[in-house]
Amino acid sequence: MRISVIGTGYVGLVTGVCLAEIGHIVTCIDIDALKINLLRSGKSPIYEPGLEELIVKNMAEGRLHFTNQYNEGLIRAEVIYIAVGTPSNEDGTADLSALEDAAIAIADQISNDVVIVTKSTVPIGTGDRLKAIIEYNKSNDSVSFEMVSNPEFLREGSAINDTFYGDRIIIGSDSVKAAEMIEEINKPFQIPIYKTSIRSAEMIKYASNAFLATKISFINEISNLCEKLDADITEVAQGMGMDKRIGAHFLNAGIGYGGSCFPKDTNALMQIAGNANHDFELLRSVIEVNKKQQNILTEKAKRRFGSLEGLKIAVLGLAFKPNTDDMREAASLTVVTDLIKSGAVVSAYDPIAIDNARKLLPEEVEFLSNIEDAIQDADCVFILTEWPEIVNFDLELYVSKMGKPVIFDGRNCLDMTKIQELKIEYHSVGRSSIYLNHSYPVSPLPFQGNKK
Ligand SMILES: NC(=O)c1ccc[n+]([C@@H]2O[C@H](COP(=O)([O-])OP(=O)(O)OC[C@H]3O[C@@H](n4cnc5c(N)ncnc54)[C@H](O)[C@@H]3O)[C@@H](O)[C@H]2O)c1
Ligand SMILES: O=c1ccn([C@@H]2O[C@H](COP(=O)(O)OP(=O)(O)O[C@H]3O[C@H](CO)[C@@H](O)[C@H](O)[C@H]3O)[C@@H](O)[C@H]2O)c(=O)[nH]1
Repeated sequence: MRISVIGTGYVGLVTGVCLAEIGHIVTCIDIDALKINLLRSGKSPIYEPGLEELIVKNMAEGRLHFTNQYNEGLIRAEVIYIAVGTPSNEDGTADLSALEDAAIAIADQISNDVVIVTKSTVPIGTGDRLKAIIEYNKSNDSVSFEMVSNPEFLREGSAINDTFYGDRIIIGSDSVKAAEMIEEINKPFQIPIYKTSIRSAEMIKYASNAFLATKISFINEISNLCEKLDADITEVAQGMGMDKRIGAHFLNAGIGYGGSCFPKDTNALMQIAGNANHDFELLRSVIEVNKKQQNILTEKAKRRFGSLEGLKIAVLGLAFKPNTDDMREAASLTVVTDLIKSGAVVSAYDPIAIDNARKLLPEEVEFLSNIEDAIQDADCVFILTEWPEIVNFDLELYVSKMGKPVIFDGRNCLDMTKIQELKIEYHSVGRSSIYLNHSYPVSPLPFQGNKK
């Protein structure tokens, strides 16, 4: 099948490359000429494991092309995927301007019948809106088109794997023929396909992200309670997750969710609900809990040291999660900015995201190119991203580089037994702190009175 993909960000590029890998002829279009030039030279503009190798391979085999010209990119396309960004407006609603630009460009260029697929995450009803825009602006009256919603569920850092081994593919369309065509395209992935209406497909995407965000905020609240009641969140999450109705995934407590999707999509769904005169109270709490959760490490450090003024703090991990260079809504943006405001002297390290982080973090931050240099003579360490390199870092080096290390682990990713052996002071999330020369703080149970 001849396929065009509009937008070569995380979703568009991965979609285009994977569709080429299963045999389709794909042209990726982006208005960013620099990105297109980079891609034409076989380089990926984003860090995503395995992606660059597949770009090079599929270009060499003649199935993958890149252009910044719509007229060139849409020629003879049988299917057009739209995968441009839908970032947040200031009020939290989704900014659909890139999507509408793409729709107008499609309307201007299509010269044969085509199926138009929305991959971007869009408010419910957007498919209908795009259809009207394209119909109205179509330059060739004899051409007909059908709309499909095919939301994307990949995670950054494992995007290729998720595309090949995802749990489901949602195909929303009011046209049986168009839905069957998209089903046919996706067949080689051998992933269960579920067909719905366009509006249901659009809602499935928001509902899935909101549900996952809810799971994270819920476990984070339980972890805050665990700290007060001397229970261990790792054991609690494990025990909960053994119930198949709950499921073991997305129960990792920490400093909250970040990234380009959960914060943006939960806010957008709040607005979508509001516009439908529905007050989504549960989701509002999920968002609030997440905001509070990003501060817990800094608060712990303030309680521990009294003041952070002049304290040398090494921050390890800046990306919103491991295996990505994406800094969008990363917890590090809040945490590091707060540390600097509180007078701390911050050194920072991330294996991949430093270039992106430098543009977003306060200029006072010193960026180092390895963990050893970042922690040298630091008073304490903040772990914000559980990169394998940070998880597997030799704990004895904290002792030799810092003397009396104090570690605040926002991802519960270090080995507690080894930490205890090395007598490192360690504060994590939802678990008792390990204090050198201190006993564990145990909160007393509230007085129950003389109830029978
Ligand atoms: N990043 C993810 O993990 C992820 C996962 C699932 C769904 N989504 C959704 O997919 C969509 C895309 O997300 P992303 O992270 O890939 O975005 P991104 O910002 O990484 O990439 C968007 C790309 O679109 C290009 N673009 C903008 N306007 C254009 C136009 N008019 N014509 C052609 N190209 C244009 C930009 O130059 C950019 O390269 C969003 O709606 C997002 O919510 C993202
Ligand atoms: O148990 C968990 C799981 C995740 N997170 C955090 O949640 C955020 C998002 O993580 P993840 O979902 O792995 O990454 P994304 O790449 O943002 O992927 C989410 O957002 C995408 C964009 O919509 C969807 O396609 C994916 O299905 C959805 O998982 C990160 O900050 C994680 O640290 C936790 O704190 N605890």
